[in-house]
Formats: sequence, structure tokens, C-alpha cells
Amino acid sequence: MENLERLDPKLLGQLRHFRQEHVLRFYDVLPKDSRERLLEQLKKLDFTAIDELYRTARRKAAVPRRISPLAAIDWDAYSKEEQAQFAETGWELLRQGKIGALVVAGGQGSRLGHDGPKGTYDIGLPSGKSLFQLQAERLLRLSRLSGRSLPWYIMTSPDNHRETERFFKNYGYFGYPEDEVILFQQADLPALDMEGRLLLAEKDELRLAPSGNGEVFTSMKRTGALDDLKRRGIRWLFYYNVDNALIKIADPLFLGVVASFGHPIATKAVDKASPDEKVGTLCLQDGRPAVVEYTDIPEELKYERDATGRLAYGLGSISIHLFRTDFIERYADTPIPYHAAHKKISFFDDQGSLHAPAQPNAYKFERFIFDYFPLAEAMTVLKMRREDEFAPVKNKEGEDSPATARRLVLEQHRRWLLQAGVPSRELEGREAEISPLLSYAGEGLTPEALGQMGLSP
Ligand SMILES: CC(=O)N[C@H]1[C@@H](OP(=O)(O)OP(=O)(O)OC[C@H]2O[C@@H](n3ccc(=O)[nH]c3=O)[C@H](O)[C@@H]2O)O[C@H](CO)[C@@H](O)[C@@H]1O
Repeated sequence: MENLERLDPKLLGQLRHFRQEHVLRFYDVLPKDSRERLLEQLKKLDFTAIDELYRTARRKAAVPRRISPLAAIDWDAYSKEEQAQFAETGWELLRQGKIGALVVAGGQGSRLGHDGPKGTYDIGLPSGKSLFQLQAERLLRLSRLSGRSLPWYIMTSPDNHRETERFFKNYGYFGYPEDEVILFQQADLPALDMEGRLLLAEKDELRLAPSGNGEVFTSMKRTGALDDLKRRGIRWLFYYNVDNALIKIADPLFLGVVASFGHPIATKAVDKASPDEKVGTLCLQDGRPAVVEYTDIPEELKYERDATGRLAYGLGSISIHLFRTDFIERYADTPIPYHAAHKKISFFDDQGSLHAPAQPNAYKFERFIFDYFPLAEAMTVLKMRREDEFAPVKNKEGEDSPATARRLVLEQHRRWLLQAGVPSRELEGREAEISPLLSYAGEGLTPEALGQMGLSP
């Protein structure tokens, strides 16, 4: 007991008050550095806030908002001239240095079962490029076309920051200018069991988890990334998930449309592949554009059809958003809600053995980026063709897996080659991958470039 007795009385008082003393179960027998490690973690906790999180999780669902369908603008409904004009506006914004890119890469990727940051994953393309490399090279190509590079903000979490940083350093940032790559860390939160008790991951370590991509603006502010954005005069920040193998970072077409409306937020959407697809649903909530996450959408809405027979809630969110910098600045400190997820989370029990539960046993808390949407008075929602926008890598196998993403990327490249005049017989039985350094969206496939790939127009 002697170590326990020397503990900060305030901390001990708090642990007792909030019924969290069990985290000190092994404290007395721990070596000094382990004791310090645990104390460091405990000192950072806001016990009142944690208690409130638990209460939120236990409370019955919040008052349901009035949900109604949302109509998007369809990119394909614009004429060729209009499309060209939007593209030109987008390129101009890039040339003026008004655009930044932001990838949220702090998630744990537990569904994929990859032991490392998700961006380091190689989806099995012939080139063996990782998701981060594909992204860096698309940014390089975009910069080459516009004549100007753009800052690339990368949000990591305490879980994967060091490894992500090491990866980029090892690969020389894939040739992207190092001073344009800004890594910053989000925060994490403790997981709680069904009684609201903290869990131990080790005898000297709390079980923590990254607190969701909706932490991004707060984290940018806390780490100075937001100041950096302002210093560079960035007007729009292009937000995307790390796990979309087809991501067209800072797509000029999208930028052009969004700039023409000028709303503080914009998002790209696609038709859902099926009513059950695990994507957020774009809709109106109490009259404002919003996303209802796939975990929260009421069953009856999922399958509802409109008068024309189409899914009434068939507009899927693919996590490609654009935020105006002044909106980010204004709302960075606004507390958007936490969502509690009931999960299987392993923990050290009071007897000192590690449990890997077969059933959900604990809550994890996350903020979702799209909970900022209803704060904007208006928003641009642009529907795009799915096959050129979305190849998610979520699961180890089956749907939304590395195999499906790989296929979608190679199919896109095949379409580009056919458009460039390569006869289909030349592509038979062949997997032709096009480097993003050569083409961002199908351009640049000159006879010389094709020749180098062993193809002829
Ligand atoms: C909450 C959210 O955004 N949900 C969207 C997410 O689902 P999905 O289920 O993929 O959401 P996740 O929260 O797992 O991950 C989304 C992205 O956020 C990042 N991340 C996640 C947690 C965290 O603490 N920090 C962090 O940076 C992940 O690394 C990933 O890049 O993408 C789908 C498209 O693919 C959308 O249809 C979903 O509406």
C-alpha cells in the first residue's frame, strides 16, 4: 500500500468519487516507470466529462430529428461547356494556392486487420504502391498540372503517429515537398465497460481509442495546423478518408462547382450500391443537410422508394468534403456530439488476465465529421459517378476489401486506356496500371506514354 498512499490525494479522491479506483488494482506491485506511465494517463483524464459520456451512451436515443430526402446536384446534368468552366475555376483556385488537402488517417482500421496505419496498406496493385503513395503521387501530378503544390495535412492518432511519420520519412515523402506535408495528432478517449468503468489494456495502461474524425478541427487548432492553414492563405480544405483507393484529391471539377455556390461546406455523393451499403446517408435533418451514419439509419428509411421507384435515401456519403477555412475557424471549438459504439474491446481483468470478449462489452466514443454539416446555413451536395470516385478498403475480404478496391482502380485505368484509343484486344488478359504521376484523371496518355507501357493508341 505504500505506493498508493503516496498518490496525489486529489487524483485518488477523484478516482474514488467516480468509482474508478480499480485502475490502481496493480499499482502497488508495479515498477516505478510503470506507475508513472499509468499516472500520466490518469492525470490527463477529465473524469466529469467521461462520466457524462457514459451517461449519454446509456440514455435512450436522442429525440429523433425529422428526416427527409435531399436532392443533390448531378455533375452529369451539366453541359460539356459548363463542366469545362467549372474545371477552369477549380484549376485557377489551385494555381492561386487557395486549396489545402486533409486526410483523416487516425482510425484503427480494425475491420481490415492490418497491423499498421491504414495508409501504409498495399492493396495489391501490380506496382505494390501503398494508399499513401497513391495519394502522394496524385498530389504530385496535380501540382505539376497546376504549377503549384498544395499543403497536405495528415491527421494521425496517438496510436499510429510515430509509425506514420516513420513511413513517410523512409520513403522520402514519395517525392512530395516535405514542407508541404503537415502531420498532426488527434486525441483519444478511454473505452468504458457497461458500468462506465475504465478498462485496462495493460496493468499500467488504460484502454484508449482515437475519438473519431470529427475531432479534426479541434485537433488542427490545438496543434497549430489551423494557424498554418491561415498563414498559407488557404480558402478551402479538401477532406477525405485515408482508405479510398480512387480518391481524386482536390478534384478541380468539385472545387469549381463548390466555389460557384460559395457555401461554407460541400460534399461529393454517389448512388448507394445497395440499400444496405455501409455508407452514411445524405439527407435533410430538420430541413438542414446532414448525414445519418449507416449504424444509425432507421430500417424503414433504408428501403423507402420515391414515386419513381428510386431509393428515397439512396444518396451515399463517400467522405469527400470541402470546408471553407473561415467555417473551420468559427466552429473549431464547437462541441459536436460524441457517438457511443458498443464494441468488443479486450481488457485486463482484476485477476490480471487479458480477456478478448466474444460479445460487445464496452463503449468507444467518437465524434463524426459530418455533425458539423447542420451548422452551415447551406451546403453544396454534388453527385458524381461512383466508378471514378469510390473504392473503399474496409474489410479484409469480400465487399469493400483490398481485392475490390484493386479491381476498381484497374477498371478505371482500363477505361482511360480505351478512351485514349488503345484497342481493347491489346488489353485482353493484361492488367495495365497507370501511374498517378502520369495521369490524374485520364489525361496525359499520349502515344509516347502509351508506348512506354508497351501499348499503342
Ligand atoms: C464517421 C464517418 O466518417 N463515417 C464515414 C466513413 O465510415 P467508416 O466506417 O469508414 O468510418 P471510420 O470512422 O472508421 O473511418 C473514416 C475515416 O476517418 C478516420 N478516422 C477515424 C476515427 C478516428 O478517430 N480518427 C480518424 O482519423 C479513418 O482513418 C478513416 O480515414 O466513411 C464512409 C465512406 O467510406 C462514409 O460513408 C461514412 O459515413
